[in-house]
Amino acid sequence: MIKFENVSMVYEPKQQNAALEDVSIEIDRGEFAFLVGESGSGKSTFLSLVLREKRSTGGSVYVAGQNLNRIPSRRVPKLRRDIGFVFQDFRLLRERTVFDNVAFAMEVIGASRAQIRERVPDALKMVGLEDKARRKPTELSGGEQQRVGIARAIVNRPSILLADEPTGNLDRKNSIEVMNVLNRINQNGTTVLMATHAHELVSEYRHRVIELSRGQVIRDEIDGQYAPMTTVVNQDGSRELLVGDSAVEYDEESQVAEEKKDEDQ
Ligand SMILES: Nc1ncnc2c1ncn2[C@@H]1O[C@H](COP(=O)(O)OP(=O)(O)OP(=O)(O)O)[C@@H](O)[C@H]1O
Repeated sequence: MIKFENVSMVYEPKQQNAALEDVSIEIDRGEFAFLVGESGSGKSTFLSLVLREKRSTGGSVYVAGQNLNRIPSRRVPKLRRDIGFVFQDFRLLRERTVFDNVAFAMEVIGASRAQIRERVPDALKMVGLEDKARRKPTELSGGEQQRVGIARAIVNRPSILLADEPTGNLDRKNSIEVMNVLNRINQNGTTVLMATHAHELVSEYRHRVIELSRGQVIRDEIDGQYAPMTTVVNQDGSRELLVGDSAVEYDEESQVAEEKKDEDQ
């Protein structure tokens, strides 16, 4: 469904480190995969290549069998109809009702009123908001707003759902509700790729875990427990890979040291 073949992405010609470097990975139809990695590791870049917001500077990106580096720009809107996208900050229209927010995604592709009347309630039901169709986003909790965002992303029945930090603005209870909705959508056959920093959700929901570090895939585990990793540069310049709790402890210690340095200045 999504295939990266030796994909590299360099935003600017003189950029020192590539945003993605020689990434080869395949995500099958119907899979649920988490995309994890520290800030700046390339997760958003990965998602933007799947959406063909940009063309990779090296290698090939295939989505639903199409080579995205080869398709002409006029075919991009059609490609994107098959991909739903969920944003961290929901991006709902505040003045419109829940129903109208979801309907909007159908209006922009020219769906008929009859289709809208049929499909929007189905999408709201899928996210458990059928009884809140007449509310405005401001009258909903953060988790409910995100579920509206998910309904909008799936109402055109895409085969792929991409989510960039969908729980990033939510507390634990709401995050779990959102995860349960994403799981349900996945169980109905939609391929889900979710970029996230939420280690605890990644560990709990036992899906495939693809980890990026400095633009490279450093881990790809099916049904994997998430164990954070970090690279330590020793005084003699040698590098050491720490995994799991020791990596977290190391990162916390460095964070405290950084904060102390800032305070001292
Ligand atoms: N439009 C851009 N122009 C230049 N460099 C960019 C651009 N977008 C991203 N980068 C660089 O590419 C690298 C990867 O960034 P990316 O946003 O993909 O990481 P990320 O893993 O999504 O980070 P985060 O978790 O903070 O969202 C970073 O070094 C970033 O500075």
